[in-house]
Amino acid sequence: MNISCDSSELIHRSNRKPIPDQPHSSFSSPISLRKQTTNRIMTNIVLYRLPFLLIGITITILFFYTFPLNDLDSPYYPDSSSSPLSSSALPARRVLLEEPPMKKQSVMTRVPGGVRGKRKRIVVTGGAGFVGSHLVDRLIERGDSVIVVDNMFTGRKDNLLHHFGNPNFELIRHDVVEPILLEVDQIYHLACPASPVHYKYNPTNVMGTLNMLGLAKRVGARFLLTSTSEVYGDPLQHPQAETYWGHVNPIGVRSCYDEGKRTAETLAMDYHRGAGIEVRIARIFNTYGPRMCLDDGRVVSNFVAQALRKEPLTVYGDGKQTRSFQYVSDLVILFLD
Ligand SMILES: O=c1ccn([C@@H]2O[C@H](COP(=O)(O)OP(=O)(O)O[C@H]3OC[C@@H](O)[C@H](O)[C@H]3O)[C@@H](O)[C@H]2O)c(=O)[nH]1
Repeated sequence: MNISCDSSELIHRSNRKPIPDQPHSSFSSPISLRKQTTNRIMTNIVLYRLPFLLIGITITILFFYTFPLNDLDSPYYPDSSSSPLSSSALPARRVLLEEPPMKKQSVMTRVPGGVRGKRKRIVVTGGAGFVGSHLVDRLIERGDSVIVVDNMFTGRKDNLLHHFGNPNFELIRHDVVEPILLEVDQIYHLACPASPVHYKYNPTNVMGTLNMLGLAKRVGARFLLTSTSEVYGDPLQHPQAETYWGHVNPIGVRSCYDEGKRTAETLAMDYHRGAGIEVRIARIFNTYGPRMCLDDGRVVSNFVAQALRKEPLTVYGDGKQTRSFQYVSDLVILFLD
């Protein structure tokens, strides 16, 4: 056997001819060796590795489906303003992944105000005050995003405590006599002490209104000015129609307030006519209700406080003066659309 095998090997080498593959031969050429190795690897992959590979791919897909990299609900992006994603990229991703409706809704609420459909970004100056805080309640209830700007002269944090922690609410301590820049859709300008005992110490009407009108012009926001029945002064007409121009003493003790509000109305109308700002003016009469300061000085709070203390009620002057009174919730509802 050994001899015969050696001779065939000799023949092959001398003739330089390829010999056909012999299954039981102990000899293999380099090419067929490579083939065999490749075949063995392929067999291994198919038999053992491929299932593992497929399992790995499935796990990866499931992972990224459950925790998408650009998920805005992730704690890394607590606020849309800190998200590096453009808002236009969001709807496409959400639709592709076909997430449940609740998930889609939570993403929509985080899109910045200018892009959103109905949710408005609103600034309320004087929003920590008596009337302002009730207005803030209605706006938040309506689903708007509210920024309160207040210098806390007569406003109180207590009036807004129930909104702290709400992502749609923000409180900025700021005096509107200094300019402020905010990106908003609407401005409700209430910042001004309204009680005679307070406004003489802080006549902010003209400068505050001018600054907020400037902001309205810059960002194209709708503007509401809360004016007062005092623009009629000591009226010669009862009751006062909106067409009545008033009877005001320009140098009286109340003139910082009544003439200030008259100037504020003039400025608002000038910005409307000159800059095309959408303006609304509300001439507010004597308003009462919860959150009124006990030391407000107005007749209702004075009488209530005196009655609670079982003191006599103080009536100023001859007692023949007349006023129109309204409950605060009846007032703020008129400010809304
Ligand atoms: O203790 C009091 C307080 C007030 N009064 C009188 O009651 C009348 C109402 O006075 P208030 O102090 O309540 O305030 P006024 O109605 O003058 O203006 C108030 O309400 C209307 C808003 O537009 C004004 O911004 C706000 O100052 C006045 O004639 C006042 O002299 C009293 O007789 N006793």
